Amino acid sequence: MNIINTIIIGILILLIIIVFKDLFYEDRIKKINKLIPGPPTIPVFGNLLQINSKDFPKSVNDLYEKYGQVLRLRLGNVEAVVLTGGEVLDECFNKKHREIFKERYLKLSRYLGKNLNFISSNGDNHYVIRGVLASEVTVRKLNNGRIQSNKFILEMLNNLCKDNDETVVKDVPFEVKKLASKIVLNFTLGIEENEENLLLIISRVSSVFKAAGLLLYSDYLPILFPLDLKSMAKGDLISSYFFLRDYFEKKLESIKINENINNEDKTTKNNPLIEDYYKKYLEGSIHHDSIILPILDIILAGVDTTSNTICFIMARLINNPEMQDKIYEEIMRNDVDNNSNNVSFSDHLKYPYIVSIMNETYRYYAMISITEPNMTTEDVVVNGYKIAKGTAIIKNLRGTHLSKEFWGDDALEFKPERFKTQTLNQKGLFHFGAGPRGCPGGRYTESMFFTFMVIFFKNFKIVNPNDTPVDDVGEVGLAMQCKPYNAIFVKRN
Ligand code: HEM
Repeated sequence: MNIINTIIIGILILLIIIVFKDLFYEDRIKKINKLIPGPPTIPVFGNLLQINSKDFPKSVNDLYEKYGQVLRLRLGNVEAVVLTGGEVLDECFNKKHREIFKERYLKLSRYLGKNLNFISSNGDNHYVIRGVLASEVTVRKLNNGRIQSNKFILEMLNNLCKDNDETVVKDVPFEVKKLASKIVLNFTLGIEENEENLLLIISRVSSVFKAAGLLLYSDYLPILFPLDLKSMAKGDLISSYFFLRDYFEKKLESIKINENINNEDKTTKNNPLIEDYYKKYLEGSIHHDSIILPILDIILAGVDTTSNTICFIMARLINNPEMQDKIYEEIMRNDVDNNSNNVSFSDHLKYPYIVSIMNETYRYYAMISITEPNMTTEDVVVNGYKIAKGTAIIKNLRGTHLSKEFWGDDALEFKPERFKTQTLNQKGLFHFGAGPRGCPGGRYTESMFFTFMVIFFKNFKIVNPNDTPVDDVGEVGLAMQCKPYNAIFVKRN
């Protein structure tokens, strides 16, 4: 009994010390950041309990609306600042302070990639990994069909519709995910999986992406780990990640990478990306785990984002057939030689309407609502507020894309014509994040998205089989998740 009493008293004393420390002691970061506007904090938890763990992006955005473009949050024992709006994001990530915001701050519970994958590594390792991907998705290579999206898109349409004039396609998002997986598996590993394995991969990728969008309390206060167990188990985050890692590791063994790749002419060959990582490993520039872990990140990051983007715009176009007609007219104007199925990414300059639809899709559906944090490596003044070195920075991309403050009163309407010039990478759009840790898959996405739009809408109209409009609101995940819907693909003559 005495021992139990002593333990209880010990715990109570410890708690009192922690609360008092939090109330009366300020470390350097807290001293500097406390002048930044933000909601009041409570001891130990800070603002953690004011965040809805199931919709972290919405909580963050509600707070931006109350406290402004530079907003301080204390999440457990982590000092964080949320940045919203093109000007502050540009200032920090693209222009003045680029270097200070370069490091990724990856939280404990998602530290699965051993600091050797794409998303969590910093420094030289990251530089090499990123360089390999960047050199395979140059505009020139994409114009020359580097990711072979045309082939896979046509194959999907032929398989689904055969010779039928009208085909009811069940669960369009699932078909598009299959397409995105095939393209990215071919690009990274040079493999084509059978239907059964594809299903496995897609469901595991979706699990990781859905679960990774939830707030994990222990990322900010490790003692709260038990609170996360339920949501992690429900979302299968850890088991799905390890499943995929093991699956691709086995593929690495069976691929038996050609040891002579050093001597091959890379300018003419579309070798799978894994060969490039393997080559870097042989040269000694990356660790052995950095052959497969970046590939896993690329597959994870590439499948869910691109497929959900396409599914959301398809849903929107089903509900707005007049937009489909405008797309078709534009394709017909360009298709004098009837060769649109050979469309190349370079053709996008001739398709201003499709490009404006793509831009508005990126803006309106804001696929990645908030980013994994970056960490400041020096003190820095942003928009008049000093942010301390060591602060976790969260980019509020959804708020940046959908706030009336930046886009005017019609911010919540889908209006492709709001873009006056028809180029990709419009000012104010941050769908691929920003700066040195911005998305390295941007051009890959644009190339696939553009070719899909031209090939699909040249050959088909997409029609709602039901009376109620298709739901294009989606669910929160690391990327917004489009809900399943059916559609009729009607062949154009
Ligand atoms: C619609 C499609 C996509 C969207 C909206 C998207 C968006 C993003 C965003 C917002 C980030 C975080 C950037 C930041 O912190 O500033 C990111 C990171 C990343 N994306 Fe994408 N992405 C897409 C497609 C792709 C594709 C196709 C690939 C691969 C081929 C890819 C690979 C990655 C990787 C590896 C990272 C981590 C980069 C790092 O930490 O340095 N993404 N993406």
